[in-house]
Amino acid sequence: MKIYFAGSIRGGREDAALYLQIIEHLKNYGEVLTEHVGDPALTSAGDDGPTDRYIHDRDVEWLLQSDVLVAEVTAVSMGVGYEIGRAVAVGKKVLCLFRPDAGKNLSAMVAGCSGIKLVQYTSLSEAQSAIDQFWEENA
Ligand SMILES: O=c1[nH]c(=O)n([C@H]2C[C@H](O)[C@@H](COP(=O)(O)O)O2)cc1CO
Repeated sequence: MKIYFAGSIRGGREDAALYLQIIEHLKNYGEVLTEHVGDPALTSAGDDGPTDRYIHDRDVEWLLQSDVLVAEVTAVSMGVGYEIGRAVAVGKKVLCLFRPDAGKNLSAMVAGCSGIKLVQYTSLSEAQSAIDQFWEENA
């Protein structure tokens, strides 16, 4: 099982520690191709590759290889939205996790998409349970 985890980089790294914890949980289910998204050393300068073209092409290749995309969508990120759209377009299973108490508005383009399983949560344990349930439903 290959998993693509999407989380904000240039959109802001305020949730980076949470991404790392979600990635650790996802590893119970398979190989997370995008572990770097949880790297605390990765800043919003987004220096995760020599060029933007390299980052884009590498990530799209990983996305197309993956069986499922899990995105933490609380921090607003253009890249995460783009990845979700590409995953939905090719029929991947998509789980989006959103914290309504963080004071952010979730786009209707994610909240209103029938191809996305959206779960609102408030704690890490709730996010972990949502992941467990998603895998149970999609096993
Ligand atoms: O350096 C990077 N490395 C990388 O893998 N990405 C991908 C993975 C993330 O899920 C997503 C983050 O997009 P953004 O940087 O627009 O917040 O894009 C994005 C960047 C920088 O845009």
